[in-house]
Amino acid sequence: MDDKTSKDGYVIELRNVSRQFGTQQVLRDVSFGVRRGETLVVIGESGCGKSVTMKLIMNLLQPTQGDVLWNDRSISDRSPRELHRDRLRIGYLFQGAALFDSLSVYENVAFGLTQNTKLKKAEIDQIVVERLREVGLSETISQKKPAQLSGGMKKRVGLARALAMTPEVMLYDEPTTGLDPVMTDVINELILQTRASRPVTSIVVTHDMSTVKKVADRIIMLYPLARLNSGEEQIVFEGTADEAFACSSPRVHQFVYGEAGDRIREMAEAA
Ligand SMILES: Nc1ncnc2c1ncn2[C@@H]1O[C@H](COP(=O)(O)OP(=O)(O)OP(=O)(O)O)[C@@H](O)[C@H]1O
Repeated sequence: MDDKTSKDGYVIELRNVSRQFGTQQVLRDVSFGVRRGETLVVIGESGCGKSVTMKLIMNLLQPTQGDVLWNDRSISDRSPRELHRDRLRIGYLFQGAALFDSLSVYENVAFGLTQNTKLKKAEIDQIVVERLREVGLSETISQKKPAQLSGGMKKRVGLARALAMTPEVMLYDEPTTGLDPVMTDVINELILQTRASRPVTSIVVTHDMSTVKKVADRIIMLYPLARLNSGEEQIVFEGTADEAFACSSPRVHQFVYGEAGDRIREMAEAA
């Protein structure tokens, strides 16, 4: 991304963003910013628009209204060349790790470097080994294919691949889904370690309260539009993890403590 930091210090910002798919509105007038070096965690129940938010930030989707800004400049103001260049500074780790199945671990981690840089093979080799080591993997797995790896290993290879590109921003979309509690904590630790070892700005989408407690500097909670009244803000909470757990709002309390509340009755009425 360009070097300019927003006057607000936001590396990533959504300004009055709405997104609709056909007649279904998923996001309505959502605004938030993430400061340099901060880890923002986005929580909220299934279907509230967390992944759509991540895709908007990555420019995989565009807002129906409003603006997504990288370093204080709207994505929509960038030329295709600038978009490509700046997009490479955003690393991501998505739910299924999204590795290329036909490529080896080495080729997966090296992919961004071989496609987008003029680095020599020896330099790429060194980066791949270092990044694998950073996520606790030995180079002995570098010739394996993703199908030969456990879920936790795949996620770590996905993280090594993102880190190989020296990202300015890291996006994690449900990074611990499907992992056992120990591997969940390994990923949580790696998110912390990634931030501690480089000046990275992070956004983490999760349902996992252990991740929230461990990595969040700040939390926002999105609420499904279908369950909100017309004038209500879609971001129903913003604050720290401690504040989320102490929050008296039933919507926030119910989510962070994993309580069904009236949900079963409501689902029965909707059916
Ligand atoms: N490309 C698309 N086309 C049409 N509808 C979409 C598209 N992407 C997302 N949606 C809809 O937007 C809504 C929000 O989806 P999203 O994946 O952002 O939810 P989420 O909060 O990430 O949920 P989960 O926690 O279950 O992953 C859903 O109703 C989904 O069906």
